[in-house]
Amino acid sequence: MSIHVEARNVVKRFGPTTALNGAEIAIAEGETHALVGRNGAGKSTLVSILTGLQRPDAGEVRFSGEAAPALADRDAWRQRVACVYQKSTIIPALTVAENLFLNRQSDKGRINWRALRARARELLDTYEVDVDAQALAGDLSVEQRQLVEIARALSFGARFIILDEPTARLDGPAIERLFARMRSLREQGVTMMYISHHLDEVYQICQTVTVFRDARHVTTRAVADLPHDELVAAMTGEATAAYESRVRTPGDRLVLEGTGLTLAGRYTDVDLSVRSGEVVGLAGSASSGKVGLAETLVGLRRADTGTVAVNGARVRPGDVPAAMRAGLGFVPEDRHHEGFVPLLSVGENATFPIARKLGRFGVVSPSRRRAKAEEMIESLDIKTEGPDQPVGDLSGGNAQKVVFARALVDDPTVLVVINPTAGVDVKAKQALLGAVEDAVERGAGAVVVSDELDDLRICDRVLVMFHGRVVKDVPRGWTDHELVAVMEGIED
Ligand SMILES: Nc1ncnc2c1ncn2[C@@H]1O[C@H](COP(=O)(O)OP(=O)(O)OP(=O)(O)O)[C@@H](O)[C@H]1O
Repeated sequence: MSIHVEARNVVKRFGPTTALNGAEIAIAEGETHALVGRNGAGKSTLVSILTGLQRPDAGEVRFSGEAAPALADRDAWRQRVACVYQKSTIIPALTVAENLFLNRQSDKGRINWRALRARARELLDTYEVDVDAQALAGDLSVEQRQLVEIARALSFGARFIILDEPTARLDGPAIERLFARMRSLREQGVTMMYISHHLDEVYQICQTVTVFRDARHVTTRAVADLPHDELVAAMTGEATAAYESRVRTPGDRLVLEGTGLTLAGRYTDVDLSVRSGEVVGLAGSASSGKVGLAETLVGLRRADTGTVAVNGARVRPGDVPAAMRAGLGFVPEDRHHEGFVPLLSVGENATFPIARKLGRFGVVSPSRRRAKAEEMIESLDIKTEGPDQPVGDLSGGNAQKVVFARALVDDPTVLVVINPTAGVDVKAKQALLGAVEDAVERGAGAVVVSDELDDLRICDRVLVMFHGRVVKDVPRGWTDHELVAVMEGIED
């Protein structure tokens, strides 16, 4: 089979960090090729080089045996490669049709809106994307947005699509639909590179896998011939046992109570309580209301009715600083919006909640902040040049760990984490779940909201939500099949 996409001997440095150090990949025509590696291994950097967004310091990229176009020739790149990122490249304030066509008006004159809409509808039909061309892109679901991005890529003529952690914000049924579409694209001869920290997905959808470790290529193998533990060992450089959740007995003290909570269109009449030393899970599909409920607990949303109390004291609704003062620590769903400030340093982001405690009269002593930040970097194994590096420069998974550090740094009474391990590698995932269990052992209560069954396994019980209501309180010991059946509303 001929090689469709190739990177040879690629070197890329950012200041003192070498993100790629002679890295290589060769992707055969028509295959779905996984790229895996620990957080900071260099995957996203390779994507930016394969899509022509960054120039390598050394090495080369070839498409179908030919040298890559000049960096400035964006059209030539668009015809060769497209990437569907976790973060959208679609402009929310424009319609779907405008997003599909506005940047490629061939004639410079007036825009013919009717023709533009008709072309958009035709394109969406061709790729079987069931989305209204006139809908505002900002109103689309994550799933619909990805489909529009794939259609846009194909319409430029690209036969190579990179999917960078596409399932990170999709629920189970949406992931199945994405996979069905990827299989059909493959049948049509489209080559794909698939980046994910969910190794089970690699086994489901990919034929070949390349592993990067510490900025280098480690191995490329047929997925069918590579046992799971060998794959993990290639990524981490050592054998890694599966995470074992700890057994504990929750205390009697209620640390968090939500009573009669209703938010129109999201959730209805929810009661929830968490005890000291207890981990309570919230599970359900994308429309279940679980994320909206968790966001209400931490003050990111305000319920229409009902109350939230921490340690028996009511918390002012819809007020994040008040929730933090009351003792809540949280990891939000969207780290890019609510999680961190990219231009501030790792140290500033990680120690933000204790700023008022670190120094007298609200002035933070830099040395104490630094010491605390270094402690968090060490305990969560954050790959960074140090506390002064801006978080915006970290790899995705390492930025998530900084968000986690912020949630933990003030010894919260209640920890609320939403999709806590999104984007983090197998080993880091264990460190983060361990950090939740440590906090709970110290007497905190925790709420874990997740689409990942692995995250929910550390819970003492899981509240399953369906269309805005809690439908079942499932104690520890469930099987995947049982929990998924309740989540999908097939069993009560
Ligand atoms: N613009 C930048 N400035 C400084 N360092 C950077 C920049 N972009 C990436 N890096 C560094 O390069 C290294 C590789 O990062 P990269 O984002 O490619 O990792 P990754 O494999 O995609 O990780 P993840 O799984 O966490 O997404 C990291 O140490 C990161 O901090």
